[in-house]
Amino acid sequence: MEGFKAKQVKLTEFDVMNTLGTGSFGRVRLAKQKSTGEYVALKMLKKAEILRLKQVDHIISENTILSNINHPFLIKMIGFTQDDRFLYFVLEYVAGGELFTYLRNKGKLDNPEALFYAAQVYIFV
Ligand SMILES: Nc1ncnc2c1ncn2[C@@H]1O[C@H](COP(=O)(O)OP(=O)(O)OP(=O)(O)O)[C@@H](O)[C@H]1O
Repeated sequence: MEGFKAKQVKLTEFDVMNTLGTGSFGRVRLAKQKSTGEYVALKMLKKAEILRLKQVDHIISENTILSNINHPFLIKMIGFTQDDRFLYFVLEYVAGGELFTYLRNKGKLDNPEALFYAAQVYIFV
């Protein structure tokens, strides 16, 4: 878990592509790091919306925790930046979509699968 820290990046380091999903404060776009060709998820958080929903402390915590953590079960934050309107979190790109969507399509998980996902949550409680 040690030895990793997200760093400040520039948006010009990335080619920003299609939208992967939307959250409470804005959208998450697929992006490609120009220097490495690596795909990342660029989470764009609208500053005005963070203020309106009084979520400043929570967003600071999300940034602090994600940028200091390095664990295979948690999305790694590679970098962050901001401009006048948005905060940007550059995150490890995790393909496959949301567990909720998977569960809705599948109907129910079998026991080994349920154990696998529950264990990932339980480890951090
Ligand atoms: N690292 C990622 N890799 C791939 N897709 C992602 C990634 N992060 C987010 N997404 C997609 O973007 C959607 C929105 O993510 P986001 O983190 O903004 O919202 P949330 O966590 O669902 O809700 P909230 O905004 O309330 O925190 C997710 O539901 C997912 O589909």
